[in-house]
This record gives sequence, structure tokens and C-alpha cells, in this order.
Amino acid sequence: MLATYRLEGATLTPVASTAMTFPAGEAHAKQPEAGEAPTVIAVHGTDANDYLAAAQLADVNRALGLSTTLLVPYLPAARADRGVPFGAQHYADLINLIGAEKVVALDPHSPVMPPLVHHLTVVPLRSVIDEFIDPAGYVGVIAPDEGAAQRAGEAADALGLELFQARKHRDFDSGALTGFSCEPLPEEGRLLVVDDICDGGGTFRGLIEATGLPPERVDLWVTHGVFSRRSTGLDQVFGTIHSTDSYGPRLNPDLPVAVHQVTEVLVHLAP
Ligand SMILES: O=P(O)(O)OC[C@H]1O[C@@H](O)[C@H](O)[C@@H]1O
Repeated sequence: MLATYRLEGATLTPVASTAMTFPAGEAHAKQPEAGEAPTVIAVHGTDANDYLAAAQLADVNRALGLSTTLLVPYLPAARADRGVPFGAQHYADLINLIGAEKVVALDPHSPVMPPLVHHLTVVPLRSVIDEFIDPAGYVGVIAPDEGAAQRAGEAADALGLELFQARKHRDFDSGALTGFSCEPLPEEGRLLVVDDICDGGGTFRGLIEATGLPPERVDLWVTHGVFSRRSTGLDQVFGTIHSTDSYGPRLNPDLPVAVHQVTEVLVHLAP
């Protein structure tokens, strides 16, 4: 999904995209009306055609002497951060070909992909979570696995809440997931599970099964709500599922999610 804006001072205004597709399928962009050039381009998701459209828009901006800020709140293939194929590098190349003067991403999966993207500012979860979550409703944050420990710990700090660490256990030989454990949790009060991505939701179902927490006592925050079809029914496990609009279009529109808009926040947080 592509969205285009113009930033004047602190005011971000949606403007029509002049991106178009030729009949043969190639991306192109027309010259915008005077004063209507989209200097902020947001790509939400993984569609390579959106990145090619953004490249055309940024090129037009350059020809007009304007610089482009590219928001890529969900860094595609940030989870493909090792091995072959090295997807993080390929998507970084795709972002780099746009040639934006400033690129902004939110809460990347791991530290591997950010250095591959040129002119990137990373906005960590700790800088935004208190815009969207009221800590008064919670007694603590749960990190569902060791991969989530740092971001959940920082989120807990930002919200002034205690952190509880859970762990995924794997069969040493096969690598298969064998279960979850969690350090002792408070007897009462609501908890917030914090992680970067929900894909099928298996991680979160397994965790909640292991803790025995009922939905009235536990909500979920995931910065990037992929919510593939396997996530159906996750709303029976959690009271409220919070996410942002970093990833789109929604793959499972029937799953009830509190979707928080990040575009304004990112534009104003990135220096
Ligand atoms: O369990 P699902 O939702 O499929 O996958 C999400 C998990 O997979 C990891 O990459 C994420 O960091 C998260 O912990």
C-alpha cells in the first residue's frame, strides 16, 4: 500500500499520488500540480510494485529540486536476516533504489537490516508505545521469547511497568518447538505481551496456553500486524490486540485489532 503526503512545517497533508502504471505494467509517475508534489511517501507492506512506484515519485521530486522522505514502517524481509537467500539485502536494495534523502522505519525485527538501508532513521518501539498504550490498565509487560526481550524491556521501561520474561523451548536436535515457560506472574491485574510481529500467532497462542492467563487478564501489542489467516481466533486468546498500520493491506480483515496510525508519529519523531 502506498500513501503520499506533503509536509509543510509540522503539517502533514495527504496529497494525491501521481504514480501510474503503463498498460504493459511498468511503473511511472506524472508531474504533480505546482505545490502538490508528495514529499513524504509511505509504503506499508511488501508489494515490490509499491517500491517501484515510490522510485518514480522520488525521481520526479528530484527533478523539481525537492527531497523525499520515505516511510517504510514495516521493513520487508527484516526476518530474512541470515542464510541464503538473504532477503533483507534484496529488500534493502529495493528501498535504496528509490534514492530517498530520508528513510524512516519502525521497530525493525533485528539489528541486521537497518545498516543495509541508506539514510535510514530507526524509530524504536520505546519511542512510540506510550502514544498508544495507557499503562494505567496494566501490572506488567511479558516478553514472549528471548528475541523479544530487548524491545519488550524497553517498552516496559517507557510505560513504567515491570517486565516478565517468557521462553520458547526447542528440541535440541531437530530445532522443533516443544513448549513455552514464563517466570512467575502477578496473581492479579492485566498484562501486555509485547513483540514486533504477529504472523500466524502461534508464538502467542503457545505462550498464553503455558501461562493459563484468561483473555480478561492479557492483551497483545505487536508493532507489525501481519495477521496471516492462521491468526483467526486470536481474539479469543487476548482481550485486545493492538498493532499499528505499518503493514498493509490487512491479510485477515475479520480479526478484530486496535490499529494505531503511525505516519504522523514517525514523520515528527525522525530528525
Ligand atoms: O508466531 P507468529 O505470529 O507466526 O510469528 C511471530 C514471531 O516470529 C518472530 O519472527 C517474531 O519476532 C515473533 O516472535
